[in-house]
Amino acid sequence: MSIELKSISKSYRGIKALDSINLEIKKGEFFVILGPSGSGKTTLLRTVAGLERIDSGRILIDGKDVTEEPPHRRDLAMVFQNYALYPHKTVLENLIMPVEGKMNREEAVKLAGELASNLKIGDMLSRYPSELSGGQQQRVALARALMKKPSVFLMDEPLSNLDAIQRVSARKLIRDIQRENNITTLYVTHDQVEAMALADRIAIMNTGKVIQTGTPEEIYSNVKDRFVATFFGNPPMSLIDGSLLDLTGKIGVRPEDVEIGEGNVKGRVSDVEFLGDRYLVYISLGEEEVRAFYPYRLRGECSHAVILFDKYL
Ligand SMILES: Nc1ncnc2c1ncn2[C@@H]1O[C@H](COP(=O)(O)OP(=O)(O)OP(=O)(O)O)[C@@H](O)[C@H]1O
Repeated sequence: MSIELKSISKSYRGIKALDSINLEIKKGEFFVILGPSGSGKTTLLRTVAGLERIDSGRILIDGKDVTEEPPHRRDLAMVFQNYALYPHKTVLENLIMPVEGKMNREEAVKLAGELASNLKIGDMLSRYPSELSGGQQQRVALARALMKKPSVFLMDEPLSNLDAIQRVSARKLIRDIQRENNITTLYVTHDQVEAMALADRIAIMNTGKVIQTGTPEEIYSNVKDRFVATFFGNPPMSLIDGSLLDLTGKIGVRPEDVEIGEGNVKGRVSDVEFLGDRYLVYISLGEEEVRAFYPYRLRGECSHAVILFDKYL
């Protein structure tokens, strides 16, 4: 199913949480809403779900105006940050509930077992939610949404309580099920790595507005403004005001665009972070700071680096 948001706005006590949002999500697309805390992502998702009324605008699902329809009349499955599991039901019962009456019990139990084992909660099927950690509960909530194979998935930070390794495997599971079943997905996160890994297209939000929309590659190679530059990419761009920026006419520089070596700009290494396969070097240029990748640890005697903005000068 496709989703169209036409000029939707919503305020809470005069504060605009959503400010004239226009988006078109195609059938089968994995669409990620990326933005910092408070930018309006959750509000946007809740309005699509029908949990929040909008002040103005229209919401169309598959061309049908659902603006006034209640949540249960929009064929959607939701996974939210606070995974509302039924406390008096076991994990297994929580998982099969959404498909009761739609699938026979034997089939449902089999599917629940498969999803649970994929999400490493296979040996917890007889436990109650209160006997699980936050991350385990989140995986139960995720498995429950995946059981339904709905036409539309709405997901709000569904991996926020998982550790780094679980996150990567859960990410793959979501993507695989979404692709296999061609499920239109609207996925909210503030994590750019997650956004880039999952998205067909991304909309970047700030203060209730969509700032830029595109594929991860399109946004990365052509950031629209300073906000996107400092928010997108891992690590994001360094902003340089003054002569260097004037010289290049660019919004900012990426760590991979900066070379440490012979050149005409003197900087001082102010900090170094180990990333595993390389180092991220922070270089002060007077008042300003840029970041660069470097294969070796810069030590005391190298604390003055000469940097070359290879792609810009
Ligand atoms: N029920 C509410 N009552 C009043 N203001 C609200 C309510 N819900 C959200 N807001 C405000 O609307 C704005 C957008 O909030 P929203 O939760 O959509 O942001 P978000 O991008 O999802 O943030 P986070 O990543 O922190 O969850 C914020 O300024 C928030 O304070």
